[in-house]
Amino acid sequence: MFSTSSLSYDDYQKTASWLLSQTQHRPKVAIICGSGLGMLADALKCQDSFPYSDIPGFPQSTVQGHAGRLVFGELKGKTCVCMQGRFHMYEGHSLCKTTFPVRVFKLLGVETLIVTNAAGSLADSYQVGDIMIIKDHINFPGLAGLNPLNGPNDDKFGPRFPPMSGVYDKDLRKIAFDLCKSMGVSQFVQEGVYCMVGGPNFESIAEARLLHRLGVDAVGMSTAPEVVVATHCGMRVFGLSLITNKVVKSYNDTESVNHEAVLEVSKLRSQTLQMLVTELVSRMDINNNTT
Ligand SMILES: O=P(O)(O)O[C@@H]1C[C@H](O)[C@@H](CO)O1
Ligand code: HPA
Repeated sequence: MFSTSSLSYDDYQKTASWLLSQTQHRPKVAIICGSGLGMLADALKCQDSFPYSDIPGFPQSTVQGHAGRLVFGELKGKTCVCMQGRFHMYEGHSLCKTTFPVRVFKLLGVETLIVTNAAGSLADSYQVGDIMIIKDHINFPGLAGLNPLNGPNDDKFGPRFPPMSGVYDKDLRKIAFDLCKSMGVSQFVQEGVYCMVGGPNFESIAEARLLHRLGVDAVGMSTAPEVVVATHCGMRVFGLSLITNKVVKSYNDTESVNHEAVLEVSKLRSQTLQMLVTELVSRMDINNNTT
């Protein structure tokens, strides 16, 4: 079944206008927190926060480890908005609902999107707890026709046929690498290709082997639709995957992954991720207009 957009410009505009009427913050950066990574929002100063259930038109989070709050505030003087909890296709949301916040952010004035996620590694050299700076993605549902941009194109957001080459901003990736060096954590920082699968089940061994052969470094169940929509509407994108498990690729391996283990590993690296995102935002060249 193909996903087509059933939302109009007005739907996004209504939510954006409501948010602008509730907070003085005017963010230029939006951060989407992956599973167990909601603590990134804790670093925001002068917070205004809104449960998703209070925001007109917003979908609801249903996944453990996704609090379901939108938090506005400042990171080292730069105004940001942070999603503590994202929406996944496997929760039953249409892709346009999954990516609804991204277009709302665009209407709030956001120029840069930072996406984070929990992911399993396929690259043999990766270890649990590694942080992967996303260099590119494979959008498996998108390749199969499940794309948030399906349906009539709204030119107010972007073009009918947006390119997807080079969407993970090279300059921000370089800054992040340099920061990791200066923070003394570069030994567990990687750069690689993230692949989105539909979930909610984790991969079979044959699927894991297929992804490995395709050159996938890390696999997860989110991120690509948000990045597609952000790129379509002209945002700059930066992404991080936290490697929470190694994907089982051998029939001799008796280990298996579960969501609780994913959340547990997220806690291990929470401080490093928080510091990295904070420093990255502080070094971003953005015009911070708080009025
Ligand atoms: O929101 P993200 O992509 O971080 O969540 C990952 C993928 C699944 O939703 C879940 C599996 O544990 O974590
Ligand atoms: O191994 C995984 N596969 C898919 N999604 C995931 N999210 C965390 N770990 C994984």
